[in-house]
Amino acid sequence: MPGQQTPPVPNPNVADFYRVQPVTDRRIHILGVGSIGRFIAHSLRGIANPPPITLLTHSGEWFKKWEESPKLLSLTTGDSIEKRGGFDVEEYRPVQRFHGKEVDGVEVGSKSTEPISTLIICTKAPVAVSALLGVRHRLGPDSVILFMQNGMGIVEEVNRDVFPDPATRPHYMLGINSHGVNIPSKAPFSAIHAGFGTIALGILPHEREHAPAPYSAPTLFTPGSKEPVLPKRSATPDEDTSAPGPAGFEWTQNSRYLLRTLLRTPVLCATAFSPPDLLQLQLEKLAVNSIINPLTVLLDARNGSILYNYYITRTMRLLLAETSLVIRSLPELQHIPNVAHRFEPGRLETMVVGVANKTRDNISSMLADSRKGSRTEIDYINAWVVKRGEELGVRCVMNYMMVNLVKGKAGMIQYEMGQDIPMVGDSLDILSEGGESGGDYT
Ligand SMILES: CC(C)(CO)[C@@H](O)C(=O)[O-]
Repeated sequence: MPGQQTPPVPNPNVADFYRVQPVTDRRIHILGVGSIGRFIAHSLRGIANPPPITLLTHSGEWFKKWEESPKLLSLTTGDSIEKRGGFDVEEYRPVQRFHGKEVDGVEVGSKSTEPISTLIICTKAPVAVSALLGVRHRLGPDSVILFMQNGMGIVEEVNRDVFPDPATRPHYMLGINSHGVNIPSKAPFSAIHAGFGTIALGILPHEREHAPAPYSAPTLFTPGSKEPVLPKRSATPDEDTSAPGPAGFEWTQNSRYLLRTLLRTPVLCATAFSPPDLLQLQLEKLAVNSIINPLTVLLDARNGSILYNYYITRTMRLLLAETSLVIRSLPELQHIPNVAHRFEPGRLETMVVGVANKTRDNISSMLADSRKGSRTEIDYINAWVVKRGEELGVRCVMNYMMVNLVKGKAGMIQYEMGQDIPMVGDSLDILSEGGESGGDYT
C-alpha cells in the first residue's frame, strides 16, 4: 500500500532476490478481461499459495453476467478444459477522452478507493490511457504497473496523460507476450490457449531513481585475460548521443513480488530480462507486427497468406528497409553491441517469415480489431516507426502509407457498421479489453 513501503535494500546475494520476502499486499489487480487478462488471471490462480486476484472490467454487462454466473474462468488447452474460481471482480469507468482530452461532466473512475499495489494492464494499447485514468486515484508512487500491450509508445503516453509528475508516478514493468490465446465468441469467461509461447518480463527504470536509456553495455572479459572486451558500437554511432549510464537499478518490494509470482507460474513460461534486452525484444516484436498486422488487414487474410508471394515479399522488404534503418539509428540503442546485425533487414525478414509460418492459420489481432470496427494498434506499431523516423531524419513513406491505409479501411468498416440496424442481444464489447487473439508462439 502507498506509504507503507520501506526503501529497497541492495541484494548481497543473487539467490536472495528470488527468496520469499514479506509483502504488505499480495493482491494482484488485472485491468482488462480479454484474452490475455483471462489467461494470466487463470494461470495465477493455478499456482501453490495463489495470490488474491481482482479483475477490473469496464463492461457493466460483463460484470452483471459474471455476478449471475458460477464465477469461474475456464482455460482450454488441447482437449482439457480447466475451470478456476477465487476471483473478485470490480467495475471501473474508463475516463472518456476526445482528441486526447478528458471529457468533463461524465461520471468517471472506479467507485472503489482501495489502493492498488500491483496492477497488470491487459487492455488493447489504444484504450490503456482511458482505462488507467479510471483507476489513477488508486495508484501511488509505490504501486507497480505491468504493461502487456503490443507496440511502442504507450508508456510515454501514460506518463504524459496519467502520471505527469515523476514524484508520484508508480513503478513500471513491461511484458512481451508470445502465447497465442483466443477467446471464443459468446463465452465471456473462457479462453483457449492455442499456441505455447513465453512472456518476457522486465522493469522500466524509474525516472526518480535512474537516468533513461542509453545504457552502457556490461563489461565482458575473456578467460585468462584481465583486459575487458570492449563492445562493438552500433553501425551508426552518433557523436551527439548522450553518454550511456549503467542499466542497473533497484527492485521495489511490489515489483519484486509481481516478478516472483509470474516467474513461479509455469503456464506463463515467463523469463526476466534486463532493460536493454527487453527493449530489443520489444523492437523485434514491433518489426514483426509492423509487417504481419497491416498486411493481413489490407489483404483481409490469415497470417500465412503473406508467405510465398513475390509481390507481397517486395512490399515487405521495402517496409523492413525503413523500419530496420529507424531501429538501428535509435539513440537509446547506440551503445548496445551487435544492434546493427540484430536489426538488419534480412534478419528481420527471417523473423517475420518464421512467425507468419508458425501462426499461418491465425487471424492477426489487427485484422480481428479492424473487422469488428474497433480501433487498431497501428498508432503504436507503424505510426511509431514513422514518428521516430521523423525525429531521426529517416523518411518512412511505406510505413506512413500502411498507417493511412489501415485507418482508411477502419473508417470504411465503421461506416458500413453504422449503416447496420443493431439487433437485440448483439454481443457485448468486451473484446477491446485484450482482443480476440494475441501472441506469436515463440
Ligand atoms: C505476430 C502476430 C501478428 C501473430 O498472430 C500477433 O502478434 C498478432 O496477432 O498481433
